[in-house]
Amino acid sequence: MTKIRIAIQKSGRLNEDSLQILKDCGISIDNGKDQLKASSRNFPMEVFYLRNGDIPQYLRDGVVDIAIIGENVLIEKGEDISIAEKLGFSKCKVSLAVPKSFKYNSVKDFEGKRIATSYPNTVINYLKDKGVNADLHIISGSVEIAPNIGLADAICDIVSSGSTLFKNNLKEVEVMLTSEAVLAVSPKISEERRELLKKLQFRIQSVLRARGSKYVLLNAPNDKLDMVLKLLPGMRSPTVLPLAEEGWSSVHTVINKDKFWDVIDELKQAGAEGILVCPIEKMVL
Ligand SMILES: Nc1ncnc2c1ncn2[C@@H]1O[C@H](COP(=O)(O)OP(=O)(O)OP(=O)(O)O)[C@@H](O)[C@H]1O
Ligand SMILES: O=P(O)(O)OC[C@H]1O[C@H](OP(=O)(O)OP(=O)(O)O)[C@H](O)[C@@H]1O
Ligand SMILES: [Mg+2]
Repeated sequence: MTKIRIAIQKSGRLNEDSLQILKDCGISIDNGKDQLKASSRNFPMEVFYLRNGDIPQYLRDGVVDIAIIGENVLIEKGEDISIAEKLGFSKCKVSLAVPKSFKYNSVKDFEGKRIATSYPNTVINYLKDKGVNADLHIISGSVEIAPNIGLADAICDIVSSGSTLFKNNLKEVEVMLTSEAVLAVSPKISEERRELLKKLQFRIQSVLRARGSKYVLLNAPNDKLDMVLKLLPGMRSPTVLPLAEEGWSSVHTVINKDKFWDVIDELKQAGAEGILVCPIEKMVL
């Protein structure tokens, strides 16, 4: 039987969320620690546990068909590799930062400066575009320490909360790109495996849709229903069912999880009671 071969990060920030999204897609993986390869019991899939930074090359060579990887790594090393889905986790930026004491005006200030980074292509392309020449020092980790030990004048690295920059007395001055985990596809994927990819994408899309939504149930007196319904957009339109108690209805709907807190007060004022908000496991349109 043909199986689709997926690469995920062996250990690190993407590992857990990558396994979780496969699990939420109903794909069980025998996940013995320290394994390099594992099979799924209920989906034609083989999982390869690899270093994030090595994955673009494996995709390019067709050793794996698809991968869950940071978009930033594809921009750095895999411009030729396509993205099938954005996955919504591991959101971060790749930014240029300088010591807090540096009086920064514009990107021209990087002219002739020493920049420490693990993302040389990203920096070179960004600066070339702006007509700036800098001197790159390529290091593979702990980049933020470089200015403090005299290795560089500036750095380019991943920024999320900004606390690593803060701890190292640095400030972010240019955001070069924003990134999240993505499902990337090998240019060498076969037609047969592309069919399996379509099945996986269908599942991923219903999982991601569900993650962004909540199922809301509430009770409202019938004379206030119009007001309550106006506040609630549904997938098609809200479901209204009569309660056993006369003059009352139960309203069911799906709502964007971020929008819920915006309308909760208005719902209560409009007469809604007994509001329940429930997670949704899968959402198929
Ligand atoms: N602080 C962060 N917040 C959010 N996402 C991040 C953060 N740091 C890294 N990421 C994302 O997670 C990915 C993996 O980061 P991680 O530090 O685990 O691996 P790595 O050391 O870059 O890679 P490798 O697996 O090759 O050792 C990054 O490429 C980026 O997309
Ligand atoms: O803005 P923040 O929230 O502080 O996150 C940014 C830091 O996170 C990443 O490092 P990580 O913790 O993955 O360590 P690593 O250098 O060992 O990969 C990245 O390389 C930054 O150093
Ligand atoms: Mg890291």
